[in-house]
Parts: sequence; structure tokens; C-alpha cells
Amino acid sequence: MKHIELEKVKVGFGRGNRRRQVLKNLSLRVGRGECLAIYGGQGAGKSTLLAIIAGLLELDEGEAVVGTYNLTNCSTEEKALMRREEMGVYSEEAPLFAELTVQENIAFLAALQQKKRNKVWLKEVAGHFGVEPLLAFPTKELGHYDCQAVRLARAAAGEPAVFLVDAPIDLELFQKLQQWARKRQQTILFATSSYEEALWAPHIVELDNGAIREWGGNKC
Ligand SMILES: Nc1ncnc2c1ncn2[C@@H]1O[C@H](COP(=O)(O)OP(=O)(O)OP(=O)(O)O)[C@@H](O)[C@H]1O
Repeated sequence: MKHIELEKVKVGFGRGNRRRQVLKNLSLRVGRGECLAIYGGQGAGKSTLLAIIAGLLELDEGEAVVGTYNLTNCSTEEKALMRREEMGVYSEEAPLFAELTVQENIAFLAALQQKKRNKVWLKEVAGHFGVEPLLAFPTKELGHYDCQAVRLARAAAGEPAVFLVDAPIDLELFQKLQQWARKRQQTILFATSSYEEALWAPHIVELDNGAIREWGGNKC
């Protein structure tokens, strides 16, 4: 059993005859600890695919399994629990709390979880992503790169089994994430519309018009 398995997934938006299929019979298997780029043009369905794996969208057909969660049968509460305990989400659209310090931002999601954490752990995460010297600063004072680093550190602090990463992200930070995740057998799914960025990951799948068009082995 792979860590993430999607089988003949169909997902659409809209009602009645205005409904449009966005994912069309999509099957995907990702092993635990793998780092996979999901590459495709604008509107190919990358964010929709990440939203399925995060349990944020219902399937029209097919099956989606993430670890021990069969999302096809999970309740809304179980999906919320999975997101909180198992997912580390990175996106530039994910807001930071501007008035809170870097430390408070990083600790925020981790504090909601049932896992116990301490300041040493937060310093380790912040140190890895290069923001330890900024822990006492409010995030509103940070530049773009440091904000990306704080978002990643926040995702990592929750010790997720899966990182869902929606580009853009700085290459250096992505490499730090890969190092971090490799040590901990954490899976990374990286959605990008840039082929150059997709090559940052050791494995690539191409999403075209809602279906997997091509598999890359090691750097296709
Ligand atoms: N909530 C929604 N309601 C209606 N249509 C949607 C919704 N979300 C996405 N879509 C449509 O589904 C298609 C796939 O969108 P999606 O955001 O998954 O693509 P993407 O590959 O992530 O694109 P981008 O790189 O531009 O973010 C697009 O045509 C988009 O307009």
C-alpha cells in the first residue's frame, strides 16, 4: 500500500449541464517519503488535486486514500483531523498573522494538535528554515523570502506526514524542505506550472486537462 493512492478520481465544478469535469479518471500513487512534482499549465487541475488530497473536496467518482484515511468514506470531522495531524500546507496565499511574532506564527498550528511540543523543537524547526534569529519579530516586519520560510517552518512544526506545496517557492527553501522531509520520511507533493521548477523534485507527473499525461521517473 502506497502512502497516497488515488484511483480513477473524477471531480467537477458547477451544477447540471454547467458542470465541468476538472479531474478526469485520475490515478496516482505516491510512496511514503517520496517528493513528487505535479506539473501542469494554468487550470490543469493541480490545486484541485491538492485539495482532494487535503480532504477539502468531495469526489464525484473514484477513491482517494491518504495513509490510514480512506477519504471516500471519511466524515468531515475525520478529514479535518487528518488535515490538522497529517498535513503541512505551504502556499503564498496561506496567511501569516501579521501582528504575531515569528515564534507565535510557527507554533500556532502545532499548538492545535494533540502532539506535545516545546521551545527546543520550535527553535530546531526555525533554525532549519533560517528564521531562528527572527523569532521575536512580528511577521509584518519580514521580507518576502522570510515570510516563505516562516510558512514552511509553520507547516513543518506540526510534523506532518505529507507536505502539500503550491508554488511559488524559493529554490533554496524548497531544498531545505526536501532535506527536512527526507530525514523524517515525510512525503512532498509540489504543484507547479513551471517545468524548470518541477525538475527540482526527483519525480514528476504531468497533469494535462485533468488527467495524468506522462510519468517522469528520475528526472524525466
Ligand atoms: N471552486 C471552483 N469552482 C469552479 N471552477 C473551479 C473551482 N476551482 C477550480 N475551478 C476550475 O477548475 C480548473 C482547474 O483549476 P485548478 O485551480 O485546480 O488548476 P491549477 O492547475 O491549479 O491552475 P493554476 O496553476 O492556475 O493555479 C480551472 O479551469 C478552474 O477554473
